[in-house]
This record gives sequence, structure tokens and C-alpha cells, in this order.
Amino acid sequence: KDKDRNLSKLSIVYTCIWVRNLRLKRRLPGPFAWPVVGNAMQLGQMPHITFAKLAKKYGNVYQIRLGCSDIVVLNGDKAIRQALIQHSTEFAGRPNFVSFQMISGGRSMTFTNYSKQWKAHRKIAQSSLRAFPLQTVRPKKPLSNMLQLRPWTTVTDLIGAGQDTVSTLMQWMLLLLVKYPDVQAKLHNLIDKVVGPDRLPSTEDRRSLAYLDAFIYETMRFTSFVPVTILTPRPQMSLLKSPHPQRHLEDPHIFDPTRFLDENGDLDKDITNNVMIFSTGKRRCIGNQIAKVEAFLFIAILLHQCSFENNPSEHISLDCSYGLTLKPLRFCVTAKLRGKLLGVVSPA
Ligand code: HEM
Repeated sequence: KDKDRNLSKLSIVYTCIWVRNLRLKRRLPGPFAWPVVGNAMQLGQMPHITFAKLAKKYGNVYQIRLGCSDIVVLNGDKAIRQALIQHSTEFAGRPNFVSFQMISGGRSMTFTNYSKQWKAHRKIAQSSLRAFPLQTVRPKKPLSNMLQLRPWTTVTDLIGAGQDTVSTLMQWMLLLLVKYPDVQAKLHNLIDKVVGPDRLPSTEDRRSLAYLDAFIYETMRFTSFVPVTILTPRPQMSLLKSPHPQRHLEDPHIFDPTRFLDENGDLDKDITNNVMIFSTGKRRCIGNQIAKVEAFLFIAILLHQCSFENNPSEHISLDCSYGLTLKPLRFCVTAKLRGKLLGVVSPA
């Protein structure tokens, strides 16, 4: 009973994830919360930056209040993994927001709380994705088949969760290609060598194009464009420890895809596993494999066909607009055809 009296309905942000009904014996440290609004006014335009600053003052686990919800904020790899993996069930919930209940008539898998129904729904969604072997993924995904096979809300979940995220990743990759022309030149040389001029890149080339996958991982790490919503924090940039001797790779603010390669030029799985942009624990992204294949194919084909340049009169800014994902500010690129234009063959 005493325990129950101490129950506060807590939502949790791990600089990203929200969990309800956490049973805390005592109040965690945190900033003073004003009546009615709580700490909402302090969060500013970039809450993830504010969360990181507050962590310096209150530690990696602290408490804030938004409206009438108490929220626990977890920062950093250790606290996040400890919660999401070691206490995976407790940290698999979603807050009881009215807005969440309105999505897909309250039947959305992504926004429903941990329950038998969510488990069943997630299984269906996973099997929907597994029904399309990754090798068959082409830019034109066969979603029409999925529509016939699976309940509607599952499709809405998959499209909703997969569309904005992958398109944001594409925007950042294009921006970084023009910001770092040496990286783009290296990718062009590699693709020309591995693929040649007469066909488009395919998933079978992936093994020989490890530097391209490293570029994708580096874009995800460097931008950490899913900062607070229901997942991983931007400060993860500092979490990657490179085993490479070069000093500059230890600086998280330097963009260098080679930090993800081992001494043989292959992807180093120990390092790629540290990129937590797809979250971890029971609510981790179920589209992570398909997202990486999509990103690989899109960017490989674009680079095979075109070179990208920025407008010389425009400064290439890494600033971003804040939403469910962090997006680059509006920018222009010029795409020039590099050789003959090849068509994409859609799957049978
Ligand atoms: C680069 C692209 C992507 C990123 C960065 C990303 C990231 C995330 C994150 C951070 C979460 C939240 C996990 C949590 O709450 O703990 C999530 C959930 C989810 N993602 Fe993704 N995602 C991406 C692409 C995709 C794609 C392509 C699909 C589907 C085809 C997808 C389907 C889902 C679904 C269904 C969930 C909800 C899982 C649940 O609540 O159990 N995602 N994703």
C-alpha cells in the first residue's frame, strides 16, 4: 500500500523515450517546476540541447514536469541502455496522451501502450516486413501488396514511421555530400570501380561498398536526427569511441565515415552497433534493416548517376529545424548527370 501511495504516473523521456507508471520511491533531482506549465517554458526550441545542459547540472537521470505529467529524462548511453535493455518491460510503454489516442483511431501500434494487443500488432508488422526480402527492395517498394495482405493500421504505422525518417536521412546525406566534396569524390570512385557505367548499383554490391554504408552510419551519428521524440539523444555523438589511432576520429564533431571501418576496410560491427538512432529495447525500430537498405540503394543510385554541387553563393549550414525529426534548413543542390541515364527496373 505504501508503495502504491508513492506511485506517480511518470512519463519518461530518455532524451527521447516516454514511459508511464514508473514506480519511484523518491523524487529525482531536477529543476523547479512552475504550477500548471511545469518546465515547459524552459525547454526552448531545441529541447534535446536543454536536456543535455540539465544533465550537466542534475546528472544523467533527472525529473522534469510538463503540464500535469512528471517526466524522467535519461541521458547518455549507459543510463539509456540500463533502462531500455535491463528493464525492457517497464520501459516499453507509451504515455496516455490524447493526441496518441487519436492516431489511427487509437489502434496505432507505434503509439499504443505496452499490452497484449501491442505485442500482437508488432508481430504482424514485423512479419509484414519480413514478407519482403531485403534483396527485393527497390526504390519503388511493393507496398500495394502489403495493403492487400495486412490490416490497415499496420500499413499506416509502417508508412508513417518509415517515410519521414528515411526522407530526412536522404536530405542530410545530400547536404553532407555537397559539404564534403572529398567524401563525394571517394564515393564516386568506389561506385565506378565496383559497379561500372552499364548497370545500376544493387544490394549485391553492398559488401564491396562498405565505405558507402559507413557514410550512411556517419550521417546518422553526426546528425542524430531523431533526437527526443520517442527515442535516442543527439549527445550520442560523443558516445562513439573509435579504436583507430588517428586522433581526429576521436573528435565527434568531425564528419568522417572511416570511423566505421576496420583496418581491412570492412564495416566494424562493434562500432556501428553503438549508433542508437533506431533505439533499443522492446520498442526499438522494426524498420531499421529496411531503412538501411533503402538508404543504401537510393544514395548508391543517385551517386552512380549524378554528381551534386551546392550553390556557391549559399552557405552550407548544419543548422536544423526541429520537429519529430531534425531536418536540415532549406538548401539547393545542382545535380549533374555523370554518364548515360539508366532506368530502374521495378520488381516483378
Ligand atoms: C532512418 C530511418 C529510421 C529511423 C532513424 C527510425 C527510428 C525509430 C525510432 C527512434 C523509433 C522509436 C523507438 C522507441 O520508441 O523506442 C522507431 C520506431 C518505429 N519504427 Fe522506425 N526508424 C526509421 C525507419 C523506419 C522504417 C523504414 C520503418 C518501416 C518500414 C519503421 C517502422 C517503425 C515502427 C513501426 C516503429 C514503432 C515500434 C513500436 O512502437 O513498437 N521505421 N523508429
